[in-house]
Amino acid sequence: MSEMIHVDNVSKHFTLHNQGSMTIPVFSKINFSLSTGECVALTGESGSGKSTFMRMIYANYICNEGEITIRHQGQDMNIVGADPHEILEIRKRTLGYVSQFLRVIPRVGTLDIVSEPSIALGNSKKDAIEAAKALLTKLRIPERLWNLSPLTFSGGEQQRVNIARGFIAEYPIMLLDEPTASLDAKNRQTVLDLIETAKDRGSAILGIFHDQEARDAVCTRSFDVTQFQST
Ligand SMILES: Nc1ncnc2c1ncn2[C@@H]1O[C@H](COP(=O)(O)OP(=O)(O)OP(=O)(O)O)[C@@H](O)[C@H]1O
Repeated sequence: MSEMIHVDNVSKHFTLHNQGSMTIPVFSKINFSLSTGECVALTGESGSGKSTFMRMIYANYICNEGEITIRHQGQDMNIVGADPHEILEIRKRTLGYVSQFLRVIPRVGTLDIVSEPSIALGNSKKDAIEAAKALLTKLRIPERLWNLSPLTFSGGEQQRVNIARGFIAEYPIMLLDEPTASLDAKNRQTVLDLIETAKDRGSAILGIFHDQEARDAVCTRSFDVTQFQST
């Protein structure tokens, strides 16, 4: 196993500039490490900072202190303070993120949305579309929907499109925010199988799973963020 993410003494608070600069403390000096082939569940009660932690690793939120090192193309990169171009490159090749909600450009069809990360990696459009079709079939998205924008799809369909888009590029590191939240039993099992396959090929996975059974099925260990909560 080799280390893919190293979080070193990271602290985070939010400052609410439009509410008298009030400060909301979240973490103090959090330390964490994630290696290839692991699937780690972030745990802690609602509001303890699981999503915040994940967004800091994805560089959506800044850290107030500490370093987050990502293994990218054989090099250790500190994502805290990386320039936007480096962050985009890390996201393109190394760090996948499946959020709970689909955020897409209106009027772009589902096949194009799902195949886009694979094309960005340099695969041919034909191969990427074939891979997208295979994933959408596996995730039971009916073929009649493939050319439509997913914005009008049901919650569960949108989540599955998000998952297909997240898994197509076979990222070395994957961040999963409640990947099974609005799915029925069959689709939930399909997503768990995709996670198992990703683990087997050596992806390092960090997830938030409120679904305890899903967590027990795929996670190799848990990491409780409450232990680093600041007050
Ligand atoms: N953008 C933001 N601006 C201000 N405060 C925020 C922001 N995002 C999160 N917080 C605060 O940080 C704390 C942690 O929130 P976070 O969403 O990370 O928790 P969580 O453990 O993921 O919760 P849940 O399980 O309910 O999704 C909360 O007190 C929340 O209000």
